[in-house]
Amino acid sequence: MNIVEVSNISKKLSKSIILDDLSLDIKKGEIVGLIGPSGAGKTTFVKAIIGMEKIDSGFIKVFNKPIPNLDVLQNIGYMAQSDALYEDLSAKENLDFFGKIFGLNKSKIKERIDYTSKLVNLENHLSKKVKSFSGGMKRRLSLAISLIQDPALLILDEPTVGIDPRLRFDIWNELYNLKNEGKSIIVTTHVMDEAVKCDRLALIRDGKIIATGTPNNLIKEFEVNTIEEIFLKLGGETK
Ligand SMILES: Nc1ncnc2c1ncn2[C@@H]1O[C@H](COP(=O)(O)OP(=O)(O)OP(=O)(O)O)[C@@H](O)[C@H]1O
Repeated sequence: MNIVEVSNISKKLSKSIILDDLSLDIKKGEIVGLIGPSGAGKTTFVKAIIGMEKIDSGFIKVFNKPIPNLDVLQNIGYMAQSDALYEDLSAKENLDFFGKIFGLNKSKIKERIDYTSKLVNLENHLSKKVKSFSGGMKRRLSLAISLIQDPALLILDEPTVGIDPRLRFDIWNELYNLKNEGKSIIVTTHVMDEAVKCDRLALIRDGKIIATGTPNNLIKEFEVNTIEEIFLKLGGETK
């Protein structure tokens, strides 16, 4: 079953082509990684999927409904590249605020704050104001917020930037748990050892998907030893 269906989408911004005829399906329980050089169009692509970026042509469906759609948005967890947090509120108040936006009741919010804060290792920092947080702590709080309503689709734009390897490992274990529960996950990354953890990868360059496949199949197809080498072979770098 396709959770996300992207068909031939294109977008221009002041005459330059940002997205060029992209198509991609994401199935239930699948982790799909979007990788590509800086400026390739990954963020624009994920924003289009949630309806935050207007597209010029093509169509996008999420949960079989055309995007943009406010009801669909309720069931998507989105972690943007830059943190959108209320600095003067505590971590708990931030989580509580987003829980309320998604219409969760008090006991559900408490349950989800417990779960998400433990997941990102912030359970002992919940009462601190966000403005006192380090960059990595803010990233972790953003990840917790993206999970607050227990969404069926999770879209994470470079989720582990600024997060240390130990916690990154724990977060990936949790992403697998979510996948095993049937959740679908789209993750953009520059970290190649994260890319190989995805079920499937879409390699994006100059607004185009230049290859898709499992990490192993791509490595075989391009006759290389690592995903990184595919970009080198194609004349692009990964940042
Ligand atoms: N509002 C905008 N106006 C003009 N150009 C834009 C705008 N937003 C993005 N772009 C351009 O679109 C292209 C794709 O940007 P995008 O942020 O989607 O890339 P990316 O692959 O996510 O890059 P990174 O890995 O650095 O985050 C870039 O060339 C960028 O300069």
